[in-house]
Amino acid sequence: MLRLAIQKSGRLSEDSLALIRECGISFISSSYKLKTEATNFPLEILFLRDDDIPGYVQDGVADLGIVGQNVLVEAGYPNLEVEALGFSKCRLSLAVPRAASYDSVESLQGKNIATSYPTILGRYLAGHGVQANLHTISGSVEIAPSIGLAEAICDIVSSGSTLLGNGLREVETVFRSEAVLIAQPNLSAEQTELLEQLRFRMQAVRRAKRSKYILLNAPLTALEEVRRLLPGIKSPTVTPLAEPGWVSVQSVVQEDEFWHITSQLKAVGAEGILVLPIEKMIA
Ligand SMILES: Nc1ncnc2c1ncn2[C@@H]1O[C@H](COP(=O)(O)OP(=O)(O)OP(=O)(O)O)[C@@H](O)[C@H]1O
Ligand SMILES: O=P(O)(O)OC[C@H]1O[C@H](OP(=O)(O)OP(=O)(O)O)[C@H](O)[C@@H]1O
Ligand SMILES: [Mg+2]
Repeated sequence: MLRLAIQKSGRLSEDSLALIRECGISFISSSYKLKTEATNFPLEILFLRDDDIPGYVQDGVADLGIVGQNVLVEAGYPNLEVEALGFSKCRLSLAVPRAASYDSVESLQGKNIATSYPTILGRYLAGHGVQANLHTISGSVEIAPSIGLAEAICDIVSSGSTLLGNGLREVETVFRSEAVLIAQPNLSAEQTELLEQLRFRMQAVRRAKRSKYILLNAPLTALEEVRRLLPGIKSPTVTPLAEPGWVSVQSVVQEDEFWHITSQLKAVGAEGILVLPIEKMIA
């Protein structure tokens, strides 16, 4: 049996639950139940505050956890990370009031900075030879300059709308973060085997999300060009169409290359291009 700790409610919760379900693991969850057991995989899920997850995993109270790298590194346990999960991407940034003058990190010398990440920020400032007074607060950090608590802040930024809404401008990126799977250092052989099964499933889900299934029709004369553009996993599937001189081609493309490749496919004569999502992808 493995015990997995995930965030009870917050930015990580929905994607963590969705990932577990996409791995084919079923369980019943309700907002007031803080522990549940999967019905088709030897997994127990604990619902916790995200700040507590690294410590629980380090101590072996939970075997696995899903948490942001920002929280993991701040807690001092970066070595627990086993797999980046690709969601909850954000950055930890320094910001100052929009009208404040700012040239470089050195501008923060001797200033008061409010943050929930004193360890990460302290290391960053020390690396730039800057000494500042860090005020650790646990939330609503962006309010600090407007109430006279600090001249700058360091907090999580994603879209930037919280900074904008509080009259602040981002001046430095201190740390980049995403959700990660973490594991306690002393798993038994059986638990390690279960972890590997889980990672295999998670990788299949992630790979599928990054890929699209593509079908198109092309004149036989363009087939070599189409094959070059759509190498697929091994090679594309090519079947003849009822219309002489035409083939149907099926392959897999990466989401981030998709638009670029599609325009080239059209240029060489491809028609009727269909793109479908892939649910799981096993290399
Ligand atoms: N705006 C955002 N966009 C993307 N990811 C974010 C954003 N804000 C936070 N995160 C990521 O999600 C994690 C959880 O954020 P959340 O705001 O839910 O934390 P919290 O308020 O400390 O939750 P808890 O109540 O569990 O302590 C953060 O540590 C960070 O990794
Ligand atoms: O750049 P943005 O897209 O605006 O996101 C950044 C905000 O998101 C997080 O807070 P959240 O909304 O999770 O609230 P919290 O303070 O309760 O954690 C973070 O602490 C920032 O305040
Ligand atoms: Mg928290």
